[in-house]
Amino acid sequence: MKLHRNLVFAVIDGLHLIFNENEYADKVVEKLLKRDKRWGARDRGFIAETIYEIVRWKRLYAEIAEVKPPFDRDNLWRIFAVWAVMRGIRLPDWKYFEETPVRRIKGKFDELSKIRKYRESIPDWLDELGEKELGKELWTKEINALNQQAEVILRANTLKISKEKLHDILLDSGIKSDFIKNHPSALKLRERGNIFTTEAFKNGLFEVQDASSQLVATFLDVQPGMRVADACAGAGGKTLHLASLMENKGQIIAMDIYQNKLNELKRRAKRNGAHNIETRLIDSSKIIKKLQGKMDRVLIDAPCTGVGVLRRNPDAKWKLQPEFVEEIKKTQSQILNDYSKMLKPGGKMVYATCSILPSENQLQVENFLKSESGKQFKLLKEKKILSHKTGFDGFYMALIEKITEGK
Ligand SMILES: C[S@@+](CC[C@H](N)C(=O)[O-])C[C@H]1O[C@@H](n2cnc3c(N)ncnc32)[C@H](O)[C@@H]1O
Repeated sequence: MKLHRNLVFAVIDGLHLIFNENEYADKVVEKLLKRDKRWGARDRGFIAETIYEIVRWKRLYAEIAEVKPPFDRDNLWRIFAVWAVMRGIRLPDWKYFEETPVRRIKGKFDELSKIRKYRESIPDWLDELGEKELGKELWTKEINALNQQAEVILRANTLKISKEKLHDILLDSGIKSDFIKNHPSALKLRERGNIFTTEAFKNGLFEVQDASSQLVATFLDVQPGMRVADACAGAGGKTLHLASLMENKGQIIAMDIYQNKLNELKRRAKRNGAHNIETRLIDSSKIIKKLQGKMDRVLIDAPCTGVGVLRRNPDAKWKLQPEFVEEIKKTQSQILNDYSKMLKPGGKMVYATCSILPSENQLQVENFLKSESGKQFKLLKEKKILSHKTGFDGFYMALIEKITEGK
């Protein structure tokens, strides 16, 4: 691979914004890709993938490069040089790469690879937390899997098309994909690419959604005609899936505490041809109270640490803080307590997270069931998805039923 100066400059600028200015990697990449209209798909791919890779391996590379944050531009170039050497790329004779100690870099990599927190490039506290919660063996395997680049998975929007037909339409545009066993609407792309510019996407024939995430709406066991609350709907990844499973019949109330996310949800619903969704901003406890005892199904796709989705969101390793973990657990427990009240007797809810930490998952459900409000509920089944076992995102989901009085 030959390095192009203007692309590498874009990468260095991006790393500065992410590492030193605390900006989000996805937003930075989105902005950078608009910098030069002449860049083609390969150039854009280089910028995006190199930035994500260096973000993922920040701790390991910084340690090898012997630099500490905040990283000045010389330090960022040294980190970049480590990335290039580890990828076997020949360094051009630019001034930034003068005196790059190629052999020392390789030697340090071998030495640091013996220690998990360096090898897997994670902060001490997160490494300790992962081991405490999952045990040494599972955590070692799981964090390794969470450091792999995620594949691109689509969910065929069955309101408009079958996955078989979508597969053929994509193939006509040169995009090859495969079905995934036990994931009825999923297609896995054989190669990464910008699928958002395809006509198929613009016409709402699919959404990008990881295979594990696609199991959540199915787990809720919805039927056409039901009244369903999606209580933490965000921009609606799972709301749209619910609408497909309900064949556009019945009612979905999609809620969140952020209006901008619900606005995005409305745009996506329009593109998807999903007509049974209404949005409600949770700006006071009254919004939930009004729906008390009224819903057949409730989805709680709870806010969480996102430790299960580090593959697609590697900068969360650096942005997450121990205090946030404690805060979010309190929010999860409050949400379970309050939002479960929307269910009718006999109704069912799913509590789900994209975390693999038991304290956000099964322990939250156990505590809820033991609480005063939880007494009216019983756990029907749960699924714990670890990335190293499935090759998809780490997820948790529990199906809980509100007991009918007298039973
Ligand atoms: C895991 S994300 C949801 C993802 C979304 N369901 C999807 O499939 O695309 C969790 C969502 O919960 C929202 N949230 C945070 N605190 C909340 C609260 N107290 N009540 C309702 N939603 C909340 C966040 O804004 C975020 O959109």
